[in-house]
Amino acid sequence: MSDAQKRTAGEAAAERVEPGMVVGLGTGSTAAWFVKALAARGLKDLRCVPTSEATAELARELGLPLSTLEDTPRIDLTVDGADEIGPGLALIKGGGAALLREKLVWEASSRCIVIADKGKVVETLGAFPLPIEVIAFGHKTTANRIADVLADHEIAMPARVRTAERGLIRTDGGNLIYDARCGAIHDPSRLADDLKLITGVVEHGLFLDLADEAIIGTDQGVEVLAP
Ligand SMILES: O=C[C@H](O)[C@H](O)[C@H](O)COP(=O)(O)O
Repeated sequence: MSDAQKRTAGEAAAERVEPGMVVGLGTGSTAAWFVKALAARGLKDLRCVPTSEATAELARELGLPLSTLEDTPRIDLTVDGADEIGPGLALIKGGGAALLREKLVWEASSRCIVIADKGKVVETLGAFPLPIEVIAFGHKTTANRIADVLADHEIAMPARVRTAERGLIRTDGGNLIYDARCGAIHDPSRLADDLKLITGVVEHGLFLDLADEAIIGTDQGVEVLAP
């Protein structure tokens, strides 16, 4: 993990933004570099839709004009980080528990750019635990059903609820996160579909067919990847 590489990627993505755009602001340490670089450009007539309370707070501090998905349901460009970038720009996201709002904003966007340091690019998704957002009510029952789906995908380890020192982590939407240590996800599309069918699962961190481009920060500059 290289903060310099994250910064390089974030700054390069900020150059893709044009005055007057509606911009989706991602969440996490890489997206924060983008938000800072975007604010530094001082572009006119931007409207920015944040994907988390944390990003909203950062953007507000930096003086970026904020909007919501309700007020601006069509977004021109979203720039966001990822936990893993696999073949075809299939992604795992949600390490920062923002996957639900992120996916809503990504899906409302004409164009999505994922930004990351080089270490996030993988041959096969799944070394990073897959975050699954779950309604708190009856979450242990939901976890059993998640375990059944994972077993069907030859993933033996049940997902574990995410905790912090003060107890269970809550998302901005008040839900819980289960992390599935998949090891390797051989059929991301089927796993995505199967997880979505579970009552109690709100969303999962597989972002498939959503990224239009990846800007990868390296020590030498940026690499641009297409799906
Ligand atoms: O929920 C958080 C997001 O999906 C982040 O974009 C992702 O976890 C990557 O974060 P970072 O840039 O801090 O590695």
